[in-house]
This record gives sequence, structure tokens and C-alpha cells, in this order.
Amino acid sequence: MYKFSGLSKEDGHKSRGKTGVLLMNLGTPDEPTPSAVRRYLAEFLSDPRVVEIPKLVWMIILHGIILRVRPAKSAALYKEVWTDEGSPLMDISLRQQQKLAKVFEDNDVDASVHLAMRYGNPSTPSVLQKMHKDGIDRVIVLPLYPQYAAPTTASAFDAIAKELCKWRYIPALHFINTYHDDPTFIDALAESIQADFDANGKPEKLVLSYHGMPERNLHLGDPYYCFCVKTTRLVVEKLGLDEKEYVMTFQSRFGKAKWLQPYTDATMEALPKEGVNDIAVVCPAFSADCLETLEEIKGENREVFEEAGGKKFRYVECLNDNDAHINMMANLVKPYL
Ligand SMILES: C=CC1=C(C)c2cc3[nH]c(cc4nc(cc5[nH]c(cc1n2)c(C)c5CCC(=O)O)C(CCC(=O)O)=C4C)c(C)c3C=C
Ligand SMILES: [Fe+2]
Ligand SMILES: [Fe+2]
Repeated sequence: MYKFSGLSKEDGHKSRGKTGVLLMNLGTPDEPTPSAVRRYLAEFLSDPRVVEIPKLVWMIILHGIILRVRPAKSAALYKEVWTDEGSPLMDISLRQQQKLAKVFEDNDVDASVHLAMRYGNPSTPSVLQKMHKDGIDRVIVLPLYPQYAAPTTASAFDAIAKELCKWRYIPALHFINTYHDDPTFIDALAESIQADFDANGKPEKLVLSYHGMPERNLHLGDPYYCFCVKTTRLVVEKLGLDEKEYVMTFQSRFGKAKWLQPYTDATMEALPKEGVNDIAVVCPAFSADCLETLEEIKGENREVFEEAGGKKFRYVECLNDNDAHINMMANLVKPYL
């Protein structure tokens, strides 16, 4: 006979039996100030999944140059998109969490919905610990990155694994690693673009602008580029666009290396010169509007297009808390509930 002692109620290995869905996204600074942005960027850019340069060399560049210069510049950009509700990414993510919880409630699905960020707050370890305290022993993780990429999706997995490797009794875990070709995602995206076409007329070109990544990652085996190509193909097929009516581009380049091409900003400059003056831009790699869509695309790239002679620029919002998007989330986690 074993004598059990020292087990607190929380640590006891009685059946706990609750299921929790964990939505994850990248994260955002707590405030649009240089010090908060520095804290956020230090965590983000120290992640070896994000910047794959030998650690010692990168730490010297990061702490010696980037974290001295970029926080003030980025904070000024964050200020431009900040609202009374805070960072758009955080505000929208919280609404996504609440709306998915409501869909579960309305459909008698016995699962709670949680939100964790990979960098910043609410941190992934703190949310996992809270779920454990609440008696959840089945966790379904849905990183809200439609196209798998190592710097985003795999990094979300790393954060979970890093926390769980400290636990004695880990929960059952289901990790949804990509949904770039899921029919409910493609339908939601195509419907949102079609709604823009219906309201504003069909543009001469639809620009599908994805977050970029160093080209080297593709050659090392990251499927992100191929998944972006597939999302594009499925969406334009659904919209019935021919080759001349759309272009796929990559934005948010960081550093001096070659990133995936064509670049969004170079395309914005080139299109009016090719006689294309009326475009709609959509960002299918982002599940929520954020700095990269609101400031970089709707702000900066609009200016580049207009300064190059472009006449009509429309930005199609991310799926955010659209009903179709929330239903997509419910559909993605359904097989694991
Ligand atoms: C340094 C390399 C970067 C890689 C690789 C990368 C990949 C990547 N990122 C997203 C989604 C988001 N990125 C966001 C901001 C952002 N991204 C990078 C760098 C890389 N991203 C930086 C330095 C920043 C910070 C912004 C700045 O200081 O200028 C955001 C927005 C966050 C917000 O608060 O609004 C998102 C979302 C994806 C999908 C991706 C995939 C390849
Ligand atoms: Fe990024
Ligand atoms: Fe950017």
C-alpha cells in the first residue's frame, strides 16, 4: 500500500474533467509608450523562432541597436492606432473570446474559452495556470494564425510546452496548427471581400497582402509561403477572379535580409504605373486588425499607392469578430470537444 500524503486539493489526481479552448495570438504592448514597446519587443525579438541569427550576435544587435532605436518609433505608430479600448489586437481578441463563449453557451457546448498572448499579457503561462486551477484537464489550442509559420504557430507551441514541462500532470492537449485551406475560413474570407465589392464596386485589382518572412525560412522547410499561395488560390477561385484581377504580396519586412516577395510597398508603387488605379487590399494572414494592418496597410501603403498616382484604395478589414469568423473557430475546435 502506498501512503498518500502532502497532496493539496489542487494537486490531487482526481478526475477534473473540464474542457477549455485556448485562443492564442501574438500579443501587443500594454501601452503605446516607448518603455512598454521596448518590453514587448525585447520578449518578441528574443524568440529564436522569430529571429534565427546566432544568439550572441543577435543579442548584441538587439540590445545594442534595435531596442535603443525602435521602441520610440514603434510607440509613435502604436499611438496612431490605439483607441479608448486600447490596442486593436487586444480589444478584438477579447471580443473574439467573448463571442466564441456565447456561441458555445447558445449551443450547449460544455467548454470555456480563454485568451493568451505569446508575448506580453495575458501571458501564456498565467492563462494555462488559471485553466488548471479552474479544473480544466483538456485543452484545445487554436493559435489564430491561419497559415502555419514557425515564427508564429510553432512559437505558440513552444510557449505552451515550456510551461507544461514544469507540470507533473499535464492536460490532454489538442493543437490546431493551421487552417489556411479550411472551407469555413475560405468562405468567411471570400464573403467579407465580396461584401466590399458589393458595397464599393469590384476593384481593378484585389491585393492579398500577407505578413512577410525571411525567404531563407521557406528554403529551410517552413510551409508558410505555400499555405499563403493555397489560401490565395481558394479565395480567388471562390470570388471568380482571373489572374489579372488579383496579386499576392508580402508586407512588414524587418531587417536587411531578403524576405518573401513581391513586397507590398513596392507593389503599391508599381500598380499605378501599370495603369491600375483602383484596388482593394485584404490581409489574410491576420485574424485581427493590428498595427501591421491599420498603420502599415491602411495608413502607410495607402499613401504609397496614392503618391504613385493611384486613385481608389480600399482596405478590407480582417475577419475580427465577424459571426462567420467566430463560427469558423467553433467549427475548427468541434472535432476535439
Ligand atoms: C522579426 C521578424 C518577424 C517575423 C518572422 C514575423 C512573422 C509574423 N508576424 C505575424 C503577425 C504579427 N506581427 C506583428 C508585429 C510585428 N512583427 C515583427 C517581426 C516579425 N514578424 C515586428 C518587429 C512587429 C512589431 C511591430 C513594430 O515594432 O513595428 C503583429 C502586430 C502586433 C500588434 O501589436 O499590433 C502581428 C499580428 C505573422 C502572422 C507572421 C508570420 C510569418
Ligand atoms: Fe510580425
Ligand atoms: Fe509593420
